Amino acid sequence: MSDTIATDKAPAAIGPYAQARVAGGLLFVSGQLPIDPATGAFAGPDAPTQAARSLTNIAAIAEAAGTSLAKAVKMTVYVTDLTQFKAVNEVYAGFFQAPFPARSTVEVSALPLGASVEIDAVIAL
Ligand SMILES: C=C(N)C(=O)O
Repeated sequence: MSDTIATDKAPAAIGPYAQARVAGGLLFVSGQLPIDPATGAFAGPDAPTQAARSLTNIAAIAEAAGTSLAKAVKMTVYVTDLTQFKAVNEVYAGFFQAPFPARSTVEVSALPLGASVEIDAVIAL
């Protein structure tokens, strides 16, 4: 199997990067924008809805690699408005069970295509 993961169940890259790569027994998932691959459009305008879509995209990429979000070891959540922290956390919690992956959440000034949320992941195979 190639170490590059590609699935049409998650949005295609919008630049020169892979959806994900495998190395050292880990799956490195590129930052997932909240794009619905079926429509090519953002899932919704609000940060919680966008977070759910980004996580769904990561789950699809994980599945394509033969793993799952349950094996995630590190997540990074980028938001353009940290006042959305609590609302995003509530959505995020629905995708994971203890033991939770490590995580960093940071506010950034802007994200590609005007997104409010982008999430990347490192997942064990
Ligand atoms: C959307 C991205 N992950 C990027 O531009 O790097």
